[in-house]
Amino acid sequence: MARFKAKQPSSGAAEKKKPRMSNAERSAYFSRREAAKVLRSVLQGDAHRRAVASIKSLVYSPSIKNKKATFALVCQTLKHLPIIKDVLEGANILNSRWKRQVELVYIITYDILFGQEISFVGEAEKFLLQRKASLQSALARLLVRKKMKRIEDLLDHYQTPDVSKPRYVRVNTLKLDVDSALIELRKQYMVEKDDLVPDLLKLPPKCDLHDHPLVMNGSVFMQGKASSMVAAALDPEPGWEVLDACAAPGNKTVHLAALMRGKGKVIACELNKERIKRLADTVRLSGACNIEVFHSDFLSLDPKDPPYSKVRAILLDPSCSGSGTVAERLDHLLPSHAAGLSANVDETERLTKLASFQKKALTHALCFPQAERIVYSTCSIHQIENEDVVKSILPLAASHGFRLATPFPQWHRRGLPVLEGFEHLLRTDPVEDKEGFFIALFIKEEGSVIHPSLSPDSSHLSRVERTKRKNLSKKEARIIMPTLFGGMFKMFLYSKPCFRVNLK
Ligand SMILES: C[S@@+](CC[C@H](N)C(=O)[O-])C[C@H]1O[C@@H](n2cnc3c(N)ncnc32)[C@H](O)[C@@H]1O
Repeated sequence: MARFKAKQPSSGAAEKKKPRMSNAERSAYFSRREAAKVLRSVLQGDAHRRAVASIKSLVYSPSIKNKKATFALVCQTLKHLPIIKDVLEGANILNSRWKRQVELVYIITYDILFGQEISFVGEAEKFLLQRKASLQSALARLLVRKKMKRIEDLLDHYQTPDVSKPRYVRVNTLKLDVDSALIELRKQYMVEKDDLVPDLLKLPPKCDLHDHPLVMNGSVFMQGKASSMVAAALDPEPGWEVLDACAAPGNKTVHLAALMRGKGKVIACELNKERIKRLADTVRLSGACNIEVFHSDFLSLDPKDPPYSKVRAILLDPSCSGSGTVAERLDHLLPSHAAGLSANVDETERLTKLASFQKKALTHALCFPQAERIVYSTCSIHQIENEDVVKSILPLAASHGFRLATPFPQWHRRGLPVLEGFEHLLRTDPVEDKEGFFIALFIKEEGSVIHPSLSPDSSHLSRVERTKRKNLSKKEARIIMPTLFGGMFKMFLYSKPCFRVNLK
């Protein structure tokens, strides 16, 4: 990492003054480092086949200042990564020091070979710029070896799918009505109302709205169509108590609050303490006053506890493989995708683990005594996470008085025909609809009787597991206050009683 010393007082005419960084230099310097940080995260996650946040959500997290430049750099570097790796290997210029910062080296090499060659301030930049000739001749040798004339031909070699899809924004009706949003957005874009989901607006692909004032002030949320169908499928009534079981980053939580017109209560439960902050930010941005953020393991919530015994609707959108949103997540740019590793043995194991958690979570959701509507959703295309999960809990659901209902009956794409009632299930297709989601809606018939042997409890969990979860949740609750909610945020929580963070 380059260091920039504070300006020293001049000690003589002979001393050369260190040039100050211009704004462009400063911006390029920091964008490259921010991009390297994001790149490290996605590449490490990809290498270990671990689910990490998508490139977009990493770039658009509050810690990244120069979002547009960082995003472009990460995407372009990933797109050129196979070439960059070959070039660096061919040039053989990296010592152990630079190998430890290899993501920064990738970014700078991209800029030197393919990007706009501007402002190479910084030690890593200087190191690579001095070896520009070696990099260029390694690239020339690579072209010869691959029998190609142009870089574009090399890039075609590593083809990327078409990811152009309309941009959707959901109007946050707690802050703005749909017609006003339409008028405002039409000043800049072609906008139309979505024909299926109320409050959803459709814009042309690639509209960059991240800096739009309506997005910045929480009047509209950038949310895909399928994702916006989930809370709408649950359709909670104003005044109900609703549980969002796996809530962060909170897009569906705040959608629920808007559908309930801010009346009643949404309990937003989230296990991951890093993601709690993101959830709380989303809630604050939405202006919703009826959301309680709760840091806990959903599986450890006791449905008989008074805070949950009145819950009428549950939205269960658990961790999943995300396989339906790989294009949106830009996962096609990752090395494992290019190498066709998505269906390897590790992946099968991962899907089995995810499905096991999903079944437990759905089983648990069925135990809430007053729940009459439950939505189970994923952004996965895999049967094992979707129809198989639903099929496995159907008998238990029936014993609790639940049956499958049909969300958005006018939607043509339904579940895979592998269980009775598949036509009630809803799927969106990653190619046709540009994202692959799955939604199942359970509703409890009026007057249905709960079998006494299946009274609401956590009996599907072993005792050890229940105790472990309870202890974990208590421990984490102790951590969250000092670490996450300092300063301004704490003041906000205490000064505005409209949404609370609850610690079990
Ligand atoms: C697919 S994301 C939810 C996305 C969210 N519904 C939205 O639309 O913004 C799943 C979330 O569930 C959380 N999670 C996983 N296991 C959990 C558990 N046992 N209890 C509560 N939250 C959990 C994950 O940390 C993750 O934030």
